[in-house]
Amino acid sequence: MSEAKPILLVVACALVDTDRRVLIAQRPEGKHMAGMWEFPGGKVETGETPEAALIRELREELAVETKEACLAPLSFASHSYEQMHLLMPLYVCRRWQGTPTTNEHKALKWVRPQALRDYPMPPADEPLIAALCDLL
Ligand SMILES: Nc1nc2c([nH]c(=O)n2[C@H]2C[C@H](O)[C@@H](COP(=O)(O)OP(=O)(O)OP(=O)(O)O)O2)c(=O)[nH]1
Repeated sequence: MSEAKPILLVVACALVDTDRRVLIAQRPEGKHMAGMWEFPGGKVETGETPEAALIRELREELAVETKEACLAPLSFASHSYEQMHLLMPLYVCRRWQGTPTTNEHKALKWVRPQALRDYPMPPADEPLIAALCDLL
């Protein structure tokens, strides 16, 4: 039996605009998987609900404000990386305030769901693309 890995709970969000495009964000240099395109989000802190964590992360990373009623669960990723097992619920958000800015990422891009495969994304994210293509 392989050694148990810690489970890391990360929440992520597909912001969807009125043209049904999804916002992806490029991970900065110096981080694990630098240069890859991800859904905005981050780790759920102790005592936080996933929704509160996501609202906080969207504010910190993108300077975007949203609320719990605007977050719809879509799917989740469950993927083993070398150091940990990632469990990552993906929410869809169509209503927010503010224009996304690159507070923590290298770049941001609005992409049609079918075009997400043209961008290198973390391996955990691959199954989530199909869910977005089905939805949008
Ligand atoms: N936000 C986000 N994280 C993802 C995605 N796919 C994926 O494998 N991850 C991984 C990368 C990280 O290991 C973890 C997210 O943690 P994080 O964003 O809070 O942390 P980080 O690695 O950027 O670095 P740090 O904050 O610990 O310095 O989840 C995704 O689509 N969005």
